[in-house]
Amino acid sequence: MIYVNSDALTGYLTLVLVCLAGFAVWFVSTSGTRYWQFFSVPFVEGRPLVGNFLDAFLFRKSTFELMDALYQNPKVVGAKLFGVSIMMQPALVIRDPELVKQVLIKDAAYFSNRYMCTDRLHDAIGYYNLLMIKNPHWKQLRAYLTPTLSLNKIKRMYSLVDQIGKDMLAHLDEIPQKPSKLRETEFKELCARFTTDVIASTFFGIQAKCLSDEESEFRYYGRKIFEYGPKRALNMAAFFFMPELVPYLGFKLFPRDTERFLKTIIEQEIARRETSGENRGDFIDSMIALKNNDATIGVEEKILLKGDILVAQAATFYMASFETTSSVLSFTLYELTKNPEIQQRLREEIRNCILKHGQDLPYECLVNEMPYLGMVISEAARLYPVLPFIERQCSLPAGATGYKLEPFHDFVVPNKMPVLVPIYAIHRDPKYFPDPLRFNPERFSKENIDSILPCSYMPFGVGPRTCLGSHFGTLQIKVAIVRLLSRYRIVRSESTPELLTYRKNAFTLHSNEGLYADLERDELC
Ligand code: HEM
Repeated sequence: MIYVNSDALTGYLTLVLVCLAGFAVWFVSTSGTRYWQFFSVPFVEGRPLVGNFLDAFLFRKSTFELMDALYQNPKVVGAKLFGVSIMMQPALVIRDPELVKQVLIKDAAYFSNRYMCTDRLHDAIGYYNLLMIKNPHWKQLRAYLTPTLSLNKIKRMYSLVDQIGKDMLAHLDEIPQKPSKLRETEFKELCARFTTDVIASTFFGIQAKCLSDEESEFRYYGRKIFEYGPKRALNMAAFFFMPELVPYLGFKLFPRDTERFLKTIIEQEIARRETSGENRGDFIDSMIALKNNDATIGVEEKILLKGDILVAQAATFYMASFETTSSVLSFTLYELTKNPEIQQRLREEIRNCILKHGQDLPYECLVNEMPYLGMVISEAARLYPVLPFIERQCSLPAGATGYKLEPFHDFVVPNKMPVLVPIYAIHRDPKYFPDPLRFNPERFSKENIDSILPCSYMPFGVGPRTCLGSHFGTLQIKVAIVRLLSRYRIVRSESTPELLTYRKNAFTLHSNEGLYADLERDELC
């Protein structure tokens, strides 16, 4: 008979349980990183539990630089696609333009949802909007909202945008001159005030006066959306890094006071127009029409577009428009500061248009008669895309098990897997853009543009879920540059940064440095 001491038995059992628990923790926490070992997809191994993006999640590294480092990792260089993990969730990165075209354009029906997600039940304004919503709602909502930014509507908004361009000049004229007669300005703040005034005026019919009033409410609340203290940073990061937990964490897309502010002004403006009968044919009027026509989204459960859901559309257009547009605009002005010969050529183009049409240029002139202006903006959007990557989630019809990447690869993308397209890294890859860090608008000249591979240039995203405001954003940038350069020459100041570094606690591209320059009055006529 074998006798086993009961203390020893308890000891063994405890040891076995600890080992099992340890194994379970290891097994679960490494699921994202181990996943790729079972496939022939090259991958960059992440850390247990936190995957490849911890430094971005904790704001220790800019997401742009982190994604660029993954893209350039020797294990995946040359591959058409590679595996990473977002925390414990395996994700596929697509880096080959042909493959991007197949997945995000040809088979976009399976990749129309974004992976990031807000809380449907407790954050209606953060959820029921174009940025966040998933199919089938997204497709229906996009169809309702597309006409608000039709080329006809944009053309009608032009005079309002141009008026803000003039307000910007009035603001610059007020800056005290230095003994050298130069006026110093900082482009990031200037451009954010310009684009906020534009969106308030064109979309909401409200004069926000951000250019003339530093304390403007619109600017104050707009800044709050994109300024991340530790709590807000965690809040925003959660939407992408741990979307499943968002409903339990009570996080909202808009800071609560910004949401209150936007809700009040939008509801007030809707009520004012309904009482006065005023119709400006703008975004607010389109929202009123949706409400009055009992427009709905949803298939089985019909959701009426009214109340908070209308506010959500206006709030998201506000969020998606002013920061993105001001980012590209301010980086363009920065590059014009550093490249006086490019600026000179652009001023010549503007001068010729002014000679032909006078100081108040017609809309058609900005759109059709300034090819060099278009080239300069396209190059700035290449070098400084607003997002580090485009992201989607594979969303297959019921019963389908996976999406085949053939003929590119034998990997089958499982339903719900996130797919990332690293636009910042692709835009800076010498394979697609030789001498990529050089600001060279010639890449987009009539002679050269055909050598740019489709889907290697994606500043506004790609496929049917691409940016809805690309034409409107570009028009604003054109107006601001034309107005500014028609009165001022931009020159380097002592504070103009030579090199830029990027903010770690931002999801859009933001330099740590202020984009300072001097303005020298030199009117074009
Ligand atoms: C130069 C300025 C702008 C840039 C660089 C830009 C860039 C982008 C990018 C990269 C996306 C993601 C696209 C994708 O996932 O494929 C996006 C989405 C979006 N943008 Fe823009 N954007 C700009 C201006 C604007 C403006 C002015 C508006 C509105 C007035 C706007 C409204 C939107 C909306 C609503 C979406 C979500 C579209 C959807 O999911 O259906 N954007 N933008």
